[in-house]
Amino acid sequence: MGSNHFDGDDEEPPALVSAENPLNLEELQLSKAPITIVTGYLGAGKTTLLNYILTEKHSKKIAVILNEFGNSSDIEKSLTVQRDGQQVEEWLELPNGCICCSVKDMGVAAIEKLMERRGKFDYILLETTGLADPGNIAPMFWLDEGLKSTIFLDGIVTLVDAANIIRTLEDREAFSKDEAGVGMTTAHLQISHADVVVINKADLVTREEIEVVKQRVAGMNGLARIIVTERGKVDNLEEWLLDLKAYENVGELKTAIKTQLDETISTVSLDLPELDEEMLDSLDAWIRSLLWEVEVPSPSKEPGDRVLGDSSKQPILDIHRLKGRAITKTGKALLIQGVRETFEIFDAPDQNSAIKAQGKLVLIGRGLRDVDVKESLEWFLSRGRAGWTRER
Ligand SMILES: Nc1nc2c(ncn2[C@@H]2O[C@H](COP(=O)(O)OP(=O)(O)OP(=O)(O)O)[C@@H](O)[C@H]2O)c(=O)[nH]1
Ligand SMILES: [Zn+2]
Repeated sequence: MGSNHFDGDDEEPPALVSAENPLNLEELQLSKAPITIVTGYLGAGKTTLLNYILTEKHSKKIAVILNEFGNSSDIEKSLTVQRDGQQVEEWLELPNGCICCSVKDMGVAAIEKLMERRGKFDYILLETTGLADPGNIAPMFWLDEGLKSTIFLDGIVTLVDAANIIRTLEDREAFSKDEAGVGMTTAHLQISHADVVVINKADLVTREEIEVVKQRVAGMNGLARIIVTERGKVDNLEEWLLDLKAYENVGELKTAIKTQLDETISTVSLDLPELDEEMLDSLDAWIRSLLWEVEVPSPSKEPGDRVLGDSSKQPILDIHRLKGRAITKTGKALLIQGVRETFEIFDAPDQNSAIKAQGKLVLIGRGLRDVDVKESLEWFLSRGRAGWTRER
């Protein structure tokens, strides 16, 4: 196969929306291309999966961005810093209309540049390096959602190597330690942020072993949907890899937790009562307390006290992912989305179906098993606005 080379310079002017002829918001949203971030530990099968997609027959025009030439672990940096047009891009056009690209130091700007050739692409898949922490990458796309951006984050897919993942999760040597000495592996981070987990290399293990891996993954991330593959062969691409809308909707919020097998990462699902204005403010304040101040408010630990300050014994709470749905007493449905410290509460796009569902808040992260978030939230909501009087 031959490859076409383009230099990084503009060959066509960017398709900007002129001020005289603005698109309306809806049109603009429709014209944005969804980007799926594909993560997974070293050698899990990311490239294999993407190659499979590129060569399969399907009617989608997909742009695949591989990192094969990238230095491991520098994608986080390159996504923000390399905006100087210095990137060397390599392209490969495939017979099925897909395009494959491997770029050293690929940045958001470079991906948007790629989208200047849009019309060609229905979807973009981005392979991160095996050591990348998706928690750093996701918010860049998510927050870059402004009018100018031509791409939006559709979801995070994490591949795990069925034969090696348990060992990887238990390799204490590989745990990176924070100040409090609490650690975890990159694999933990990749699983906790996933919207879909692909358990790959099924051919290398027994059915029983796959079950063990499934349980382990579900115990950590109760929201992620799980699929088992060989050589990344995912039959229904749209269901599993494209059109995930993971940051737009919150799904059914059904958590598939049976037992918590992993000590590090776990999922907690909380029911929310119907909320009035005050309670909604309280919910917002409660989430801020957890995400920004790493505090779990309780009657004995007023907001503002360092609840988890005694780091000798206390676990370090670290919420990686948060999803929820809140129903107001006035009959409105709101959705809650969070990645690390970033979160938003917004009107559910589909009010009719959202309004029928139970209000819920699902938290995925570290240290959750050691604190009673349920009690804390119930108490905090019951206090009303008066419960949050301290200066923030
Ligand atoms: N037996 C088996 N081997 C697989 C499967 N999927 C991928 N492999 C092999 O595993 C190795 C690593 O696959 P890659 O697709 O390069 O993995 P990757 O996640 O892109 O690796 P990095 O980019 O280095 O992190 C290759 O030799 C693949 O051929 C599978 O389902 N079964
Ligand atoms: Zn790869």
